[in-house]
Amino acid sequence: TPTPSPTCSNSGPVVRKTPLITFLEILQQTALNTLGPKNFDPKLYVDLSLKSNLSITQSAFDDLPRTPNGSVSVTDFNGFIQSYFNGAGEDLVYTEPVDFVSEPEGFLPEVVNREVRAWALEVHSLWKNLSRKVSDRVLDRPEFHTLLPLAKPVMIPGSRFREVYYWDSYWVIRGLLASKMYETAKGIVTNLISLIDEFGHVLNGARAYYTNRSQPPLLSAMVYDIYTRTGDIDFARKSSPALLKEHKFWNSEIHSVRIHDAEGCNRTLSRYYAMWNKPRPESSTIDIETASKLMNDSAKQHLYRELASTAESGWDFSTRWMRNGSDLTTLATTSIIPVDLNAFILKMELDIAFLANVTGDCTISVHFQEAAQARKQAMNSVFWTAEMGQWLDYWLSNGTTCRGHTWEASNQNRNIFASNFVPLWIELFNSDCTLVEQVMQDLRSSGLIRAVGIATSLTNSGQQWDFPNGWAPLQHMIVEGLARSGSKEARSMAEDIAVRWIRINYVAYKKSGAMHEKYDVEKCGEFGGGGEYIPQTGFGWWNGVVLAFLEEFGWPQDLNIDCN
Ligand SMILES: OC[C@H]1O[C@H](O[C@H]2O[C@H](CO)[C@@H](O)[C@H](O)[C@H]2O)[C@H](O)[C@@H](O)[C@@H]1O
Repeated sequence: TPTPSPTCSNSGPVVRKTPLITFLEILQQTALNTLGPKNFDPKLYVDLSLKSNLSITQSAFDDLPRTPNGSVSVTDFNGFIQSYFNGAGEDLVYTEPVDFVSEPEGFLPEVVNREVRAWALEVHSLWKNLSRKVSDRVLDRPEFHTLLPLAKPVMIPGSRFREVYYWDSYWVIRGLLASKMYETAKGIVTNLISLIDEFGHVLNGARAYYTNRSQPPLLSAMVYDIYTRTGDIDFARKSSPALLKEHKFWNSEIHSVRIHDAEGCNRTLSRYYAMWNKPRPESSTIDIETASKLMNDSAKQHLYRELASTAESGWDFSTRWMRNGSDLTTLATTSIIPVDLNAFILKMELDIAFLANVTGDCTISVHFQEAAQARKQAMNSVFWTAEMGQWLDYWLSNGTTCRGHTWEASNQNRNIFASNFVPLWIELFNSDCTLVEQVMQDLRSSGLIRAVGIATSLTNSGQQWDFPNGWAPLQHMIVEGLARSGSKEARSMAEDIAVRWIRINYVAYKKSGAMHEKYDVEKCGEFGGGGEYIPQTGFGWWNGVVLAFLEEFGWPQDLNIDCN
């Protein structure tokens, strides 16, 4: 792995932290000291909402009896939580989606096997479990909550993820479209647009502690897919200003990086960069512990920005972002130009051009077609390596600023990650038969295709975005890219991966009664592990990807759904 310069991330914007978050982080630390690390989830404490004013709550907290070393008894602590807080998740209430019917007309017509069809209907019915609306209590007293008010119902991922998440929503929407729940899908987009209106970008998730960063930008893909399914031109027109604003955010000073390439041309690409240099509030105790190995405040601030920027990537955490794969303090995300982020922004540019065309705005359409061409060329010249048949992340290692790097082949990260194949998802790439042929061969020999799905990487680091975990979004983008390429061989490879993936989900569901957040791609029916929280169930994007795969490939009567 090349060594990046740590220089471009110490300075940079930091958003304001609310007094409620500051207090809840103190509560989180006290909870850890009082209750101990077993089964401790720091996020629980920043998701609590107040029963009365912060000042009253704070003074009751200050009045709790303390031992000489400052700790509070378990009984006093639990009593305080009960008296002064509503439970985490209580500020979102169950709501039946308006467009849910138990068997929608035209639902997965190609799924003919009775067992698989019955299960697909069960997965479809899980939308009812994950559907929530923000309680009126949040609208009345927003300052009592870290949950942000949203006008329309949301689909949550599930378990500890009690709020809506940005990139998860894309695959949730793909599932909702298969479930014919168009109103719910549009409502999710309306909510995300309201976040752009208020904060200038879609937040990582709809919580006050997520305002410092975004997540992989897929809003345009949501609008595009809903529009192509429904033909709702009014929806496309209303969404357009927000997409333009989001495009600016991802090309702003903090996110954009200029590279002088091998042909002597200047290329502009984007990176992840959180507006934060403190512990992530939802994982504050963990980040403080991680940073305790560092000696000075400046090094700690640098690490905190890297931790938050990695959360912005959606891949939190992975050796992909680390100089030393066994040491999280070596995270260097802001010094990396990621392949998948630029594929998403390229898609954003193509989607904006398409939508502007259908709504009759030719100037915008032409402008974004040109922007897409420029980004495609930049991706070819900075990321692509013909020798490996992959796009490789680029590490910024020269110079002391974030502007004006000169490209060097040795700065491409030659380690294998599923993200190296994400550009296949974009039509500008998957419509090129020769390219698809080459990438497909390399994917086959990459080591990523395992018994039951595509591994995230080849390194078993204990981080959740590494081997042997497989994640729904990565399976979906690669499979869909292959399937839509027009090559028969690529489609058959895509179908093979999708079938194995559906099986892993089915078998795990039958065994445990739940859909899981991540799976072990080595063992059919086993969920994944690693990372900073225990495995979660629910799970929004898994349900979405299963339904999207069944919609794309169907399931014939005589195809076995079990592992063997
Ligand atoms: O609390 C730790 C981190 O949790 C989230 O990340 C993980 O779950 C998300 C929801 O399913 C998913 O979008 C993300 O890719 C996962 O890594 C959260 O997004 C992080 O910001 C947070 O620090």
